[in-house]
Amino acid sequence: MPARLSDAFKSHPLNLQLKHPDFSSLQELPDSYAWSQNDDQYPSSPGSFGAEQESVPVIDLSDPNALKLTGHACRTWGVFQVTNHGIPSKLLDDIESAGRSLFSLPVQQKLKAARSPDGISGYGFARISSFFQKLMWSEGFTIVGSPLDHFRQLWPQDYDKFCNIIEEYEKEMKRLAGRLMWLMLGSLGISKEDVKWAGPKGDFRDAYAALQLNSYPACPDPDRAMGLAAHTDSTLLTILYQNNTSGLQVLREGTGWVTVPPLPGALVVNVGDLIHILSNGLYPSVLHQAVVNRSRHRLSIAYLYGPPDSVQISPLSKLLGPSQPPLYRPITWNEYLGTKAKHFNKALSSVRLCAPLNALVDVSDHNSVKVG
Ligand SMILES: C=C1C[C@]23C[C@@]1(O)CC[C@H]2[C@@]12CCC[C@@](C)(C(=O)O1)[C@H]2[C@@H]3C(=O)O
Ligand SMILES: O=C(O)CCC(=O)C(=O)O
Ligand SMILES: [Fe+2]
Repeated sequence: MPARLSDAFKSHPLNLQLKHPDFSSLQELPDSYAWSQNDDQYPSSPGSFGAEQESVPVIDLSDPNALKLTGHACRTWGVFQVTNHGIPSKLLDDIESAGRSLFSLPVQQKLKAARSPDGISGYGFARISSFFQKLMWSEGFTIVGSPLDHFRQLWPQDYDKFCNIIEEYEKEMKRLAGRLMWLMLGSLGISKEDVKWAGPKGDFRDAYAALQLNSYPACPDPDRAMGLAAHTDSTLLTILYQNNTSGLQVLREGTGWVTVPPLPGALVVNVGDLIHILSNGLYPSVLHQAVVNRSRHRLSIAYLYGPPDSVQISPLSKLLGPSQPPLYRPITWNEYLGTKAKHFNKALSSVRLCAPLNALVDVSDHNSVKVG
């Protein structure tokens, strides 16, 4: 097994055609980008059952009840927004304008920093594109480790400025992610002694992360296009900043797709597959997608947070008992990413140990979601 995150895809090379269009020059949606109902297996439009749509919880991190509210949001939604999170708004503006600057470069320039088939960092289509016949109306840039080499290619004069923004953003996000981890774990009754890999100070010092910049250009035929197809994140948790344009939707059982509205200054937190495993399915990872719109360019920045390379993630022993057997086998982040690269949305069930005795359908298996 590869030891480092940047090597996670060495044994799963991906030959996505790198013929990126200049989206802004397209007046019509090319057939290769036109999705039909059959191109993914999930409901196609936002759910509208019931008069009022429920909304994704918003948690004020300075609220004394934040722990309880986090637990409730993780159990019932797998996603929530946070306010009073301590990330300076100037830094959010800076990362947004760095993303804007990157994606507005000419295609040929961006391709100088293209992600290699077996690599993790660089410019390209989302990795999950290989599972679909149609292309997604988006471009992405993934950063794992130092972006210096790629940024030198993109901005021969200005790379330093952009490297500093990324470094600062990652530092702040790491701190917030550690805090969110303890809200999630604490709400399950887990303490610092139960998670040795959180390090001597319990600050998840050795945690790893990837930063994903996503760009969704305005689209001439948004109802037939797909920005980013439905998936769960292969992370412990993901912290997502979206600009002031909506597009993120989460699948809510019994309701359908629910839009996560951009709230000024708020950040979205997704429960990822590795928290799903750690919590033995108590906190299910959230299935989400990004849709596009006709007139506005949307940007999002995802901080994909995971454990140190060497750590095997498995259901926490405190959550197990005679009637709560471990549902998932131990797995490292690298190995899980490889499993996702092979099985996509069946990755979680592929690491499952046994079917629950009392249920015919496993609600944690996202492939069992019925098409509406
Ligand atoms: C650590 C990672 C998670 C991710 C694959 C990656 O190596 C870096 C990009 C991440 C991302 C972002 C867009 C959606 C997604 C499914 C994809 O194709 O690339 C996720 C991957 C994931 O969470 O599995
Ligand atoms: O753009 C979005 O809102 C979603 C991005 C996302 O899901 C991801 O980067 O994993
Ligand atoms: Fe995601």
